[in-house]
Amino acid sequence: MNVMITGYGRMGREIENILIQRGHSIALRVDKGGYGDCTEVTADGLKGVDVVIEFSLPQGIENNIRLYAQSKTPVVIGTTGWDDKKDIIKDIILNNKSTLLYGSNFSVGAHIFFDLVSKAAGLINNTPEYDIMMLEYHHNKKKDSPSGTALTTAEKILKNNNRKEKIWTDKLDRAIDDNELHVASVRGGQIPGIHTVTLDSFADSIQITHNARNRSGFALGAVMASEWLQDKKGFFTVEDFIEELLKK
Ligand SMILES: NC(=O)C1=CN([C@@H]2O[C@H](COP(=O)(O)OP(=O)(O)OC[C@H]3O[C@@H](n4cnc5c(N)ncnc54)[C@H](OP(=O)(O)O)[C@@H]3O)[C@@H](O)[C@H]2O)C=CC1
Ligand SMILES: O=C(O)C1=N[C@H](C(=O)O)C[C@H](O)C1
Repeated sequence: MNVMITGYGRMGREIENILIQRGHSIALRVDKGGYGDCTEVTADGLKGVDVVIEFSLPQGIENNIRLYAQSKTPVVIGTTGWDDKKDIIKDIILNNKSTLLYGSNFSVGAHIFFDLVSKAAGLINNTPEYDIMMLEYHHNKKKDSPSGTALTTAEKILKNNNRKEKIWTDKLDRAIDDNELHVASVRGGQIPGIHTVTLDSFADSIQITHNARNRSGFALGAVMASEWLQDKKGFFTVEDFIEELLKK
């Protein structure tokens, strides 16, 4: 595949390594910060591109996706922090009969973590003595919080647990309500990403953690998802790809 990389930062570079290891070619590196071959996505730059992999920042995402969709170039999006634009972006893709796959976390391990957390959140439905909460740590350059992965995990807890109805992420000046799921974020150092869900009772505590040792798992998952997308049309999430991969 001839691949455009949009966002040539920490993830863009890791993706380039994996693309080369898997025999793909790099069509163009687009980076607003000036680290790539050019600073903007253009219709001209998309000529001859089989797929775009974008790990950028949320501000310019709608404009970029419009250009991919108009040229019917499939795109894999790993950028987080644009949940408020999901409906508009889905419409852009479907109206242009184009292709997009989005995921808040492309590492296979994170999806095993999501499954374990979903199961655990349901197992405590009839045992109210167990409460459930979440904490995530990321490096000091991360611009969004909570992380996209934390929001995906929280959605899965709300779906499977019959007591938690909403997420609480801000500072508290009162006790947490029983129906609120506390999701806390810590930023500092070089941490690629740690997500821990804790189930806690008077008697004991259970912790489920996904600890990314580096960014290679995210990058490999994104490249594999872009290979999977080659013969597809429409709006997909990483779960569609992982379900097939893990034969769920
Ligand atoms: N889904 C997943 O598995 C993962 C997702 N992520 C997400 O990926 C994103 C990028 O992370 P990371 O690589 O660490 O961030 P970096 O800041 O290292 O890299 C992002 C790069 O994209 C550039 N950029 C911003 N907007 C645009 C644009 N519109 N067009 C082209 N380039 C642009 C930035 O330039 P400038 O600095 O000038 O804005 C920057 O150089 C984040 O949203 C992060 O949360 C990260 C890891 C895994
Ligand atoms: O910004 C990061 O670094 C990461 N972002 C993603 C997220 O917001 O969940 C995935 C991973 O945790 C690393």
